[in-house]
This record gives sequence, C-alpha cells and structure tokens, in this order.
Amino acid sequence: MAETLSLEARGLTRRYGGFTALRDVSMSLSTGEIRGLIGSNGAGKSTCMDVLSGRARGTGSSGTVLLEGRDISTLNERARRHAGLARSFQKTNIFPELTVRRQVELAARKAEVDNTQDVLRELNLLPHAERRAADISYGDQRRVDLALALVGRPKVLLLDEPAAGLTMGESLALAHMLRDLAERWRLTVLIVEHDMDVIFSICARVTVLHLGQILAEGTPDEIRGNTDVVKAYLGSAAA
Ligand SMILES: Nc1ncnc2c1ncn2[C@@H]1O[C@H](COP(=O)(O)OP(=O)(O)OP(=O)(O)O)[C@@H](O)[C@H]1O
Repeated sequence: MAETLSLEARGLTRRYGGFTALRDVSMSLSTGEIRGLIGSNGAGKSTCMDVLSGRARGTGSSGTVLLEGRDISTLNERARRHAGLARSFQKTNIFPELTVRRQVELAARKAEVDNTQDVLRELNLLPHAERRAADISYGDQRRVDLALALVGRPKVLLLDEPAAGLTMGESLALAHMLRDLAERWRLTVLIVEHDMDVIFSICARVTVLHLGQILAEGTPDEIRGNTDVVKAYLGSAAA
C-alpha cells in the first residue's frame, strides 16, 4: 500500500504583480522526514513557506497544498495551524518580560491543548521555565520559539532559519534536538537554513530553489555533488 504523504505541494506559484517569485514548485515530504529548503537570497524560500503556511493566499497565489492527503489550499493560516501545519519564524516571537513557562502556557491555551510541561521537557527548557525570557541566552530563546510552534503537537513544522545568530555549537545542538524530536514525534519538518552544516547533518533530502524554481532535489551527497547547485548556491553559501 502506498504511504500517505505528510505534506505535498503541487504547482505552487506566487506572483507579485508582473514578477513571479515562485514558479510551479512541487514537493512531497513523508512522515517524520526533515527536508531542507535551500537557495541563494531571493530564490523564493520564504515565499514558498508563505504559500504553504497560508500566509500568501488569494490573488497571485496558486497551486495545491495537501496535509496528510487533505487539501488545505483554501484554509487560512490559522485554520492550517489547527489542521496540524505550524510555522516558526526567524524573528523571535517571544515576550521578553514573561517567564518561559507562562508564554508556552499562553500558546498552549491558544492552541486549545494542555501539553506545556511535555513541550518544556522535550526542548530541555524545564531548567529555565521560571525565568523571564529576557534573562536566558539567545540559544535558549530560540528553543522557546520552537516550543511555541510545537505546543499544538503539529504534524508538520515549517521552520525558518532556526540557527540564525547561534554559535556553531548551539546550531548543531539544536539540529540534533530537532532530529531527535522528528523521530520520536513522527514530526515532519521543512527547514529553511543558510547553515549548510545544519542542513547536511539532519536532512535526508534537500530541495534547492533558484530564481523561484526547483533547481535540484536529492540526498545531501547528491546535492553537494550537483555542479548546477554548486554554481548557483553552494559555491558561495558554504563559506
Ligand atoms: N511582497 C513582495 N513584493 C514584491 N516582491 C517580493 C515580495 N516578497 C518577495 N518578493 C521577491 O520575491 C523573490 C523571492 O523572495 P523570498 O523572500 O521568497 O526569497 P528567499 O529565498 O526567502 O530569500 P532570503 O534568503 O534572502 O530570505 C525576491 O526577488 C523578492 O524580492
């Protein structure tokens, strides 16, 4: 029996006036997969995440998004989140004055779930739970961001540059925690990240965007060995 895909995008296109930022992008992610989405500045990565998450809907956007086989293309961002598609942004969403526990509780209440303690434990945040977010390290704040996206126990997480601003050690620790979570929760992750060490250490497959279109898709070894990708992106990005 064919496996039901966790997230499927068919023919995603996004136009801004006469400019096409994303053209006919299709991809299929299986359950528990961590997929990297890479490409140079302006390649269309954020636009792709916007169309998937429902942030960019209506005029200018077309294509189909399926979540576990269900067509969610007509749902707005909030309804998609409710259906199990969560997104975490590069810009931190946390309130500096609140304790870590309080803001995870607020996010849990909004998502109508009661798993604050579980999520704090999973993300190694229990030792910081009673501290104000402003008083913890930037690396820990990024984990609070992740916690806020994970409270509803989503099926799919869209992750925008989670390692931005982290030290190399913090980035790799975050990457391994993500891989561990995806495995235990059967969580599917689509991750946009400029840190190729993070991408190549946790992604089974990588999709490369270039000028709004898919340039390549494959395993980390295939992507690293693809001369078009090296020319368009990796030659400069891997630095
Ligand atoms: N609101 C908008 N109006 C017009 N053009 C836009 C808009 N948003 C994005 N674009 C254009 O669409 C293209 C894709 O942008 P996008 O932000 O998706 O790229 P990206 O791959 O995420 O880049 P980066 O790595 O710099 O974040 C760019 O040429 C950008 O200038």
